[in-house]
Amino acid sequence: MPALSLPWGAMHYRIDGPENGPTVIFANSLGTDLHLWDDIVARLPGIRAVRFDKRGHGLSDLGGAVTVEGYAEDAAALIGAAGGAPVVFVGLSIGGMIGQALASMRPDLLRGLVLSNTAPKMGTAEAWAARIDTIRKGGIEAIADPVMERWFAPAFCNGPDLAPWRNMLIRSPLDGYVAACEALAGADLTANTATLRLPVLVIGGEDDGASPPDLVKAMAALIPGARLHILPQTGHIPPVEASDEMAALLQGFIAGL
Ligand SMILES: O=C(O)CCC(=O)CC(=O)O
Repeated sequence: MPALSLPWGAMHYRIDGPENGPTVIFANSLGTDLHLWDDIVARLPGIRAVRFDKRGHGLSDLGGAVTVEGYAEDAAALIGAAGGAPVVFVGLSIGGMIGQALASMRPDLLRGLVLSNTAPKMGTAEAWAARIDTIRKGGIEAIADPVMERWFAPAFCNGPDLAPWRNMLIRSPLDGYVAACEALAGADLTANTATLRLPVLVIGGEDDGASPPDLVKAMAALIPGARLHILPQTGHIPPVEASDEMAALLQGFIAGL
């Protein structure tokens, strides 16, 4: 369990796959840790997969307040430490916002970008403040059921495989979750994302209640040449719910770079 020592504390990461494979960095969504990508990494044995727990999530320290750009600086430091630049960056939701910020701040580090179930701006400051208020009073459990309905299409949400992911959410460190909500409330990457000029694959989910298809399509339209794929009967978290389909999309994108 390696950790990168950064000014705010320790950032947990792991590397899987062959040393000579293409380096692919994976960035998680809100309230998840690097196990989000287990089924994807298992399906792509040829890549060198670098995963990390962003500040305040999983086994990483929090440190204090953070912005999406701050998370992106952490990802840049990890790319420096892990080597392999320029890398392919795959980010889901807030992880995709980290990817958008990183691609505009440090285009030299990336050769391809996958933006999954994300947008340049997600939610409103008022909605994030209300969510923070709810969980400060009742814990993350208080929001878990509606979050699951945004994360997963009905068949998965009502099935036997939901429990581990619900547990991952409700066991997230509360202060880390709140810090990420505050980062989301303050982030609008629209102008930066419109300047991106690299190969981009955009993935959405037909049943995504957190970043609905129209939001994802609008982001794709900002980026010249971006490829767009909306997965049917899939919610906000395709690496869990549609891992075969998402792995195939990633495989094709990486092979074409
Ligand atoms: O998943 C994210 O990173 C942020 C978007 C969101 O609000 C997801 C959720 O429904 O909790």
